[in-house]
Amino acid sequence: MDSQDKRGGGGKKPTLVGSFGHAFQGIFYVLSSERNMKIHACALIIVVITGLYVHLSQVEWCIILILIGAVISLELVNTAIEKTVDLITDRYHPLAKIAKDAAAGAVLVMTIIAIVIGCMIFLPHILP
Ligand SMILES: Nc1ncnc2c1ncn2[C@@H]1O[C@H](COP(=O)(O)OP(=O)(O)OP(=O)(O)O)[C@@H](O)[C@H]1O
Repeated sequence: MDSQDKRGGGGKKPTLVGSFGHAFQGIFYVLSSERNMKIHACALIIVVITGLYVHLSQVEWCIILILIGAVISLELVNTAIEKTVDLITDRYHPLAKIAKDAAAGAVLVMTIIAIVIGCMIFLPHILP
């Protein structure tokens, strides 16, 4: 497959705006197709609204935003790995299982850490 086939757009290198467009297409695809990403998006909205309500400090917002970025980014990479594995094989393969399980594990680790740190930040604001 040459570059023309890959890009499906006459083989030209995408413009900067075009590259952003592809990135947004990836985000919208994962958001619309992956249940876990929808859960992360709902959690993000709840966290941001609660953060505004309890008036988080600037440092607390920075930590929360880093955690949100890390979880969302890992979920995007997890989907990329899942799709790449599915592209390579539609049969059971132990290496495919390891690749998918490890990618899912990365999301889980970061999500647990985000929940723990989120509790450490929010609970002192919420508890009397
Ligand atoms: N080709 C394969 N070979 C071996 N095991 C596989 C294969 N495809 C999937 N699996 C196993 O099934 C699990 C679920 O895979 P699937 O592709 O359905 O991901 P998913 O359910 O969309 O995952 P997630 O819930 O993280 O988005 C994988 O974590 C892996 O253990």
